Amino acid sequence: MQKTIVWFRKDLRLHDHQALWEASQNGSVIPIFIWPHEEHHLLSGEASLWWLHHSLLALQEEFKEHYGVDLIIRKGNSLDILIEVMEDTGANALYFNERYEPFAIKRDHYVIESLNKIGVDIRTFHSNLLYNPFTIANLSGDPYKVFTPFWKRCLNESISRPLPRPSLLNGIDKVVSTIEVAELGLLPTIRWDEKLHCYWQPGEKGAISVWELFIQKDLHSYKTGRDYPSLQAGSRLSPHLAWGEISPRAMWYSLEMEQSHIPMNEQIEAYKRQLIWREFGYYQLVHFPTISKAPLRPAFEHFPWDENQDNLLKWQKGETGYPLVDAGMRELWETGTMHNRVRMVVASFLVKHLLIPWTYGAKWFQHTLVDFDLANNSMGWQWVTGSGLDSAPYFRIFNPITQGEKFDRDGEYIRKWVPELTKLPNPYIHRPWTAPSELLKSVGIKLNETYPLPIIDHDFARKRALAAYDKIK
Ligand SMILES: Cc1cc2nc3c(=O)[nH]c(=O)nc-3n(C[C@H](O)[C@H](O)[C@H](O)COP(=O)(O)OP(=O)(O)OC[C@H]3O[C@@H](n4cnc5c(N)ncnc54)[C@H](O)[C@@H]3O)c2cc1C
Repeated sequence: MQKTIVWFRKDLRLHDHQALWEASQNGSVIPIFIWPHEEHHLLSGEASLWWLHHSLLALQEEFKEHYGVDLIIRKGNSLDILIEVMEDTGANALYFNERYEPFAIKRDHYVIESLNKIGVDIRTFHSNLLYNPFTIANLSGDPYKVFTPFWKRCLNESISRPLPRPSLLNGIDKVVSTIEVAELGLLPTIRWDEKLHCYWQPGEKGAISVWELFIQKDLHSYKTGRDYPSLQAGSRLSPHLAWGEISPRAMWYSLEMEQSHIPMNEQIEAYKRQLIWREFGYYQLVHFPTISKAPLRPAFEHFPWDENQDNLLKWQKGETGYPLVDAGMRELWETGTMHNRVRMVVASFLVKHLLIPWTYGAKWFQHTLVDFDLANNSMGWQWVTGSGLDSAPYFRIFNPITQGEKFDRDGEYIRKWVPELTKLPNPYIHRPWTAPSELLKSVGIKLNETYPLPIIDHDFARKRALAAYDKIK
């Protein structure tokens, strides 16, 4: 009988897990998660590792509850550990779902090559994406560089039905050496993370309940509401997707079910489009693997950046004097996430108002986001900067004041995250420095004491950014 090691990585779920499903049909299964020495400094920041810790505990529990099988946890070099577990258990097969980060692809090739040499049966699957990014190309056989044709092409590809959670899983009789999740050392040493429990429930159960609630409650107003940060109209599934606690194929399938009642529903179409943006992020990471490190438009290599550390710190702490930017940065620090529109505004502010390199912003997001994802984060930052393939033109500079006036008209989001401005009436909530001094006094605000003055003037910053761009055009 075949004994298969199923290697869990960024696919911490039991439903629609193709590697697990196939292994379960072929004999007994040895599920393992390895915290890999060769990559962990590259993988995630503290918030995302907090997520991983709890997600692993949840997956262990799921294995116990449904199958009475242990999820083996180990840390070290992936290949060495896989070989060790094979020797210990007599396993003769290895199944896993593909990852797409350049370092993971390289490592996986090495693992496959090495294990093939000793006769291990290896099978890999594309279970974390809707489409296999290696097989999608334009008519000339080249990778797509623009989103809309990519999206149209994707819609012509079929997506197979998601697989159920295996009803039965045969473990093995032998006890395999494992460690506690806590021994992986994923939690921060200074325990700032306790507050994250108020906002999130990592694990597959949490993912499924967020998804089901979203479909019942918010999907049908998604397009209308998604740009307004105080409405919380997004699904908030991104950290669950980042760790693979829910499969995009299962999500797509339930969207299709919803659409079978209401065809061409534009709210559902809008949500599908965002899932395809996620695919496009991975697609770019596969075909343009330098996206996480260097501008995809080479002209940006000569951009006159200003690496002002004081301004970087003020941006990180949410002390720029622009309420919408500060609200976003403080939401991020408190909750590990930030609304998508506000991500665009704060990123644009860093890169275009302050001229600080986008890689610094991407690094801060990597450190603080629970949904950090190398593909989406790199694409998001290059999009805002204008240095990506299909990105916002550089001359489109988000105005943090009018963005606030348009998308947080009543200042509800700002008041939630910048409490020192709570009593400031509209429209001054978006530009406190223009409020009459009597008014400021009456609501207890002393500019530059209780709330900062803008660290840079918007009109000046806009002109300076355009002049900098002119130099590389
Ligand atoms: C500068 C910048 C950095 C970003 N960094 C990340 C990141 O590290 N990880 C991450 O998952 N997303 C990132 N995004 C994309 C987006 O902001 C988040 O996916 C979204 O805010 C998550 O909220 P949600 O789950 O409620 O999304 P929904 O609106 O409910 O969308 C559903 C899903 O679609 C995907 N999605 C939505 N918008 C985008 C997008 N613009 N690009 C790619 N995929 C998208 C996500 O997986 C999301 O969970 C970034 C965007 C910007 C502008």
